[in-house]
Amino acid sequence: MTIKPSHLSAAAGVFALAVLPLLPVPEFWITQANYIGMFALVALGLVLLTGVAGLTSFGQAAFVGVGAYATALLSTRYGLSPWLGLVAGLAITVVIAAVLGWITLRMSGHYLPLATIAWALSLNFTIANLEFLGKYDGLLGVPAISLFGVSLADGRAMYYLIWLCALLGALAVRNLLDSRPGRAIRALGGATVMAEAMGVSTYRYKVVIFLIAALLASVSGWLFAHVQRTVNPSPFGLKMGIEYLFMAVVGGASSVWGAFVGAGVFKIIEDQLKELLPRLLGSNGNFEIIVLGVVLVLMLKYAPKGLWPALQTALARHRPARARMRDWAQAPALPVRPKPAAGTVLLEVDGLRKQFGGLVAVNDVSFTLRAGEIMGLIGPNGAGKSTTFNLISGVMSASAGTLRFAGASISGLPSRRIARLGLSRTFQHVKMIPDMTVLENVALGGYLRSTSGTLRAMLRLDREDERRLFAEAERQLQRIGMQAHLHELAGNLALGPQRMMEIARALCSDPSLLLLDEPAAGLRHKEKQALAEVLRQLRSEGMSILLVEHDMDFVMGLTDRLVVMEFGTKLIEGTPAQVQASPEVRAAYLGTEH
Ligand SMILES: Nc1ncnc2c1ncn2[C@@H]1O[C@H](COP(=O)(O)OP(=O)(O)OP(=O)(O)O)[C@@H](O)[C@H]1O
Repeated sequence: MTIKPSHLSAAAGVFALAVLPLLPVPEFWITQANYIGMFALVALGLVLLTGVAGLTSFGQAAFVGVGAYATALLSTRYGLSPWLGLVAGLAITVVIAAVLGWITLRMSGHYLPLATIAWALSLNFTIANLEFLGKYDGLLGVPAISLFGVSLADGRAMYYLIWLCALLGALAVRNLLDSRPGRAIRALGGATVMAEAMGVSTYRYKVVIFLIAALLASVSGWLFAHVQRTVNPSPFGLKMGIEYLFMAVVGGASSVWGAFVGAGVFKIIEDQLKELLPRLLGSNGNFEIIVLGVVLVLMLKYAPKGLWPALQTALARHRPARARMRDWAQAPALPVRPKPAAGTVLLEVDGLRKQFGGLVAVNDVSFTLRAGEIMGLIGPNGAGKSTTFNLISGVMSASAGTLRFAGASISGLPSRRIARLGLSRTFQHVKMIPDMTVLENVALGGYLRSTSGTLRAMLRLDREDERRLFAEAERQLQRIGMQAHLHELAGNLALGPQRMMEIARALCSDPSLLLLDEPAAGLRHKEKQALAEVLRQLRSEGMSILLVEHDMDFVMGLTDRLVVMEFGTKLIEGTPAQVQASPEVRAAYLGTEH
């Protein structure tokens, strides 16, 4: 194994953390470090939920409370080991989070944050009113954790346990984000339609990360109960829920280490302000909240991605960007799907209709596509081409009509189910994850060809599967002449290469039918020629292609057959020569009577 600079800096960081309590550091700072570790665990969950997936939760403190109360109750009332308290807390958290997630995660926009506020308040209120949980007084006399007979009553001893949990949590989240499920999770932030079209159940991943975030918070609560040695409802209320979110946002909600920076900055600033402000202002009150609010607003204005990414950008000026280590050269190829024999019917569109209120965007359209052909769908702007694509790929559901693909009915199926059958697509407006590399974006296309799940990814047991996926992604990028861009961030590419990347991503799913929505738009002349060559090559290998395109030279020189649409209806179907000779088509394009 080669030792990378990142390994060295990680080892130095762990060493510094390990020796800190051995130095004559005042107890106060050890306590601070303990709180920072516990807060960071909760903020880590918010990195996944809010930073990466865009799901804002104000309710994480409630899960901290569940973990804390579970262990406090079992250890004080029933004299059980705190370790059993941990297991019980995690189990209860899973149940509560699964129910809450099931109810709230289908909500979108501002409804989700509002729902998290609602359940944060009600969980806290419930805890504060249950007799057996000590109501507002809580539970006193929580014992210390002991490990192999050694009591962790001392703050310095707890320090090690807290930071072990925090670092393991960070490692697991970091591993997860760099994996097959991680790429699906990273799509939740704004590319769900694309991810679903690649076979991902986005709802499932929302539930998964909601559970992970709740479990991290629950572990933090377990530690908290045994550090404080008492629990009461106030540290698990909405105010704390907002503060956890503050930490994640200030630190950098989309980066794992941002959770630590945010927790550290928050704890230190809050403590200093609590002491300083009453002295300056000459009266008591929670003035620090006002300052923290102002800091948050300034951060959102001047460093919206948080402190950690800003720090990284500053550091990046002094060291070259790191590319992923190319360790997949020897990886065995992924299995390929058997392709239908040339000439067999692959796609049957029959009486397809889509109505948006009073507008009929697609009106009784029927056509058949055979394996091994390139078919073009053309027509003036607004003719209904993209809508037809969305209906075929399951991104929208049809108002009427039937769709059959590879011998099976796909009418009414969601796009991820249709993807499973071997249909893959690109989008008129490129859909990608801009802060992932080109290679990673393309690897998302191979989602259905690999099986590594969340747990395997967190434990880093998925490397062989990942190597196979990356080898395939690289092969597809080479196929379309993009090997020079493997490690570039997708968001930094020009429009033309972004479109090519989408094609490579679609190819990475090993489809039998490729749906390309305006693949040549934004490409330069040479790029268009190269694309046409790639598509011809694909056809010669047995691929079937349906494409929407406005560039008539491109379409006429490439396709075997064309369907022309106008005002939602099919005007004519035929070979490029037949279509070019049609007076109706000329009229449709030139806007004259026919
Ligand atoms: N989600 C929607 N809600 C309402 N109307 C829509 C929706 N999507 C498309 N339309 C309308 O349906 C009609 C067909 O649109 P569509 O995008 O399918 O056409 P197109 O042939 O792909 O056009 P272009 O070549 O400009 O992309 C248009 O009038 C459009 O405004």
